[in-house]
Amino acid sequence: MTNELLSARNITRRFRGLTALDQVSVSLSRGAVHAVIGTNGAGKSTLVSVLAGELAPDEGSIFLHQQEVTTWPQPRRARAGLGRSYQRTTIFPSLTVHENCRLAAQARQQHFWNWAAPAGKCRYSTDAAQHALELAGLKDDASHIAGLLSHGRKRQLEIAMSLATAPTVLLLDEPLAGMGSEETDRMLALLSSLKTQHAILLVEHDMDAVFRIADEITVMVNGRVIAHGDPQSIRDNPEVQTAYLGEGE
Ligand SMILES: Nc1ncnc2c1ncn2[C@@H]1O[C@H](COP(=O)(O)OP(=O)(O)OP(=O)(O)O)[C@@H](O)[C@H]1O
Repeated sequence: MTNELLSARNITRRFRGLTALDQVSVSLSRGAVHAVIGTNGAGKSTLVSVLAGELAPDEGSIFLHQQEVTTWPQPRRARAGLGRSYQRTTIFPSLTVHENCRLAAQARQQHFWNWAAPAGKCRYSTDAAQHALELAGLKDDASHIAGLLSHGRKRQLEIAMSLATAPTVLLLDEPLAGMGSEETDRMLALLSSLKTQHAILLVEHDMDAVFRIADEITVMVNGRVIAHGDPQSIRDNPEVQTAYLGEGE
C-alpha cells in the first residue's frame, strides 16, 4: 500500500504577467514532513493555496488519495481530508479554545438538517474537538479564551482546529512564525507526533527548524523547483547554497 496521500504534478499558476508557479511537482506521504523552502516571493504560499483548492492552477493536476481533485473547490477537498493552517492566526478570539475547535469540526460535518442545532448539542463536533485538543497538546487549555492565549498556543490552536476536521493531509504555512525557542520546540514535537498519522507539508522560513524536522525538502526560487531531496542532499547542493542558503553555510 502506498503512503502517498497527495501529489501535485506540473503545477503552473500565473498572475497576469507573473508566473508564480512554473511546472511545480510535489508529493506528500503519511509519516513524512515535506518542507518547502525558498526566498520571499518564491511561490510557496501560492503552492499551498493551489493544493488547498483556494486558487485554481492554470496547468497541472492534483491527486488526493489517488483521486484527481484538480477542479474540486476548497470545501470539498477539506471534506476529503485536506487541512490547512494560515500564515496569520485565524481563530475566533472571543470564544474558548474548545469552542473554536468545535466550530471547525462542525463546519466539516454540517448537514442541512442540523444548521439550526446549537453547536454544543452536536455530539460529533464536541468529540472531534476534544480529540483534536488532545492531539494538539491543548487539553488543559480547553476552557481558556482563545484571544488570551500566548502566540505559540494560538498557533497550536490553529493546528487543533485543522485536526478537528479529521484531515489526513496537513498544509502548514509558517506555523513557527514569531515563536520563541521554547514554543518552536513544542511545535516541532507536535509535528513529529502528528506525522505518524498524517502527511505534512511545511512552508517555513526558520531553517534550523526545517533541518530538524523535515524528512524531505523542496527548494523553490522564482516559482520553480530547483532542488528536492533529503535534508543532507539539500544542504550539500551547490545550486541551493548559491541561490538560497548563501554560500559557505
Ligand atoms: N493574488 C496575487 N495577485 C498577484 N500576484 C500575486 C498574488 N499572490 C501572489 N502573488 C505573487 O506571486 C509571487 C509568489 O508569491 P507567494 O506569496 O506565493 O510567495 P512566497 O514564497 O510564499 O513568499 P513569502 O515567503 O514572502 O511568503 C510573488 O511575486 C507575489 O507577489
